[in-house]
Amino acid sequence: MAIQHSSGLSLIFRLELENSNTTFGKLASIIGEAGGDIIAVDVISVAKDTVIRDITVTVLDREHGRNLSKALDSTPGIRVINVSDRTFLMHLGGKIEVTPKIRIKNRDELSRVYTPHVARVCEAIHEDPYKAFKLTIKRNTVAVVSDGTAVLGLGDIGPHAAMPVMEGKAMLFKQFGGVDAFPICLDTKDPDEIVRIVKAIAPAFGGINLEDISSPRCFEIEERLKEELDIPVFHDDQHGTAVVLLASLMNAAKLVGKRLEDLKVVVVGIGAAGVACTKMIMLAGCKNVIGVDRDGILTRTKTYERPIWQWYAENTNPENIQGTLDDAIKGADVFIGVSGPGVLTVDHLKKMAKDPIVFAMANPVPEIAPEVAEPYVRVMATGRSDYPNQINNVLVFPGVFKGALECRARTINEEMKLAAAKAIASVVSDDELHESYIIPSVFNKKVAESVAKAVKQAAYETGVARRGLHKKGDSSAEKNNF
Ligand SMILES: NC(=O)c1ccc[n+]([C@@H]2O[C@H](COP(=O)([O-])OP(=O)(O)OC[C@H]3O[C@@H](n4cnc5c(N)ncnc54)[C@H](O)[C@@H]3O)[C@@H](O)[C@H]2O)c1
Ligand SMILES: O=C(O)C[C@H](O)C(=O)O
Ligand SMILES: [Mg+2]
Repeated sequence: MAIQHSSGLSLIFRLELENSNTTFGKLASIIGEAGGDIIAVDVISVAKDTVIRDITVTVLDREHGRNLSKALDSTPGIRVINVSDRTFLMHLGGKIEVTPKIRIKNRDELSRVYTPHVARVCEAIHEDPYKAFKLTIKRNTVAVVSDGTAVLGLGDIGPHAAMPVMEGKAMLFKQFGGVDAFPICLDTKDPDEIVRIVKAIAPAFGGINLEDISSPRCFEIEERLKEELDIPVFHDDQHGTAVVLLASLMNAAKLVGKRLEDLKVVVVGIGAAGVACTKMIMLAGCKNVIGVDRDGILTRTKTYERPIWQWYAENTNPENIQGTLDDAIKGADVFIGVSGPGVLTVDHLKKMAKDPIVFAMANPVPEIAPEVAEPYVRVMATGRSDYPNQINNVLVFPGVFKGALECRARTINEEMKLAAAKAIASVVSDDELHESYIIPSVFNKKVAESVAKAVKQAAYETGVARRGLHKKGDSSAEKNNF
């Protein structure tokens, strides 16, 4: 399996070049000698003696970029005007905006979308709150709610710093699921306050996607909101991750010819994602799952303060193995990492069973670099967009919410999640299944569509869908628009 890494740090150097002193060849060789890779060249302006060019260069990291900038600036005939990071440029001013669906052209239209006629629509919803699903953005809008306490694997970086991820999630909801999503980052870590705020904003939304809220608070917050709200509440890091992980495991196990029931699976990082992934793969048939966190293997010979770890210890690790990852990994068929960078070493890989499956899903830096793991594993996957086999919840949340909103589901239950996992797995046909293709790309249009369809069907089958179920004479009948 050859692992291709598709992107490094991409910098744009705006340079003033003296015509008499600097040829493009000279410039290219300075950049090449410094280890940079030119990927684009633009002319910005031309004067009598100078030309201003933007040179886009891939570098290894920021330090490498700084050194290259120094090398260019110290060359006679070249002046570095500025250096920008393409990723930062894509974030200037934020990544999303609100766009009205109708352009108001005259006073008559103004009086309909706004006062006075809007009042009739308000009254209709007041009479029958279910009409909010038809006459407001509630129909197709999700709140992406975070408190910034477990942002990717960066930890508690706070609500302002969480915004770029939440804006990114909103973009993905729209592009892949056609769902409008709005980022809401809360300046509180208090579960009671988070529950109260989310309940208070819920009238505007058809669903709540909780994101990057650290464990164990995330479990209580989600449970309470699910109980108290009649719209789907879905903690993405738990359930989105668990669904895509199960889809990947089903396909990887098929590829290596092993059954889920027979796998020895080691999960590292027993937080939001680790707990949910464990529950999901056990629901699908896995029997031998061992959890490892910072203090080692979770075992039923110990007692834990966190109720979820106590549950975990009592329901996993059937052979009651003790110790650290070094002990757990012996003979394991599968490693699932949802912890942090550098947790897994080549020594660990060498102790695994034949045809090891390694899912190093910590973001942005996985538990082991695919390039390092490659010679020792049969199937390798990460959560990142720039390696093959991206196991990331982006394959799940757009389609799951699309399906749930389309049928106005009250909740997202286990059956809907299982259906979503099977739908994702089935996008990869038996002929296509390969070490570098166990999971489809998010750009594969079939993904969100198949997930939405499967989720909708499961919602109707389990009685949680509301759309189209209203009886004759019911004031909230679907056909009434007023
Ligand atoms: N690929 C995906 O789709 C995806 C989805 C969700 C989370 N993640 C990644 O998984 C990681 C965890 O996310 P979460 O939301 O579950 O966070 P979390 O804070 O709820 O849980 C993280 C857990 O990992 C443990 N941990 C951290 N470093 C460890 C180490 N070196 N050894 C053992 N345990 C360690 C922590 O103690 C904690 O229990 C993050 O890196 C996140 O980016 C990836
Ligand atoms: O945001 C991602 O890329 C996946 C996941 O939600 C994470 O927290 O890492
Ligand atoms: Mg997340």
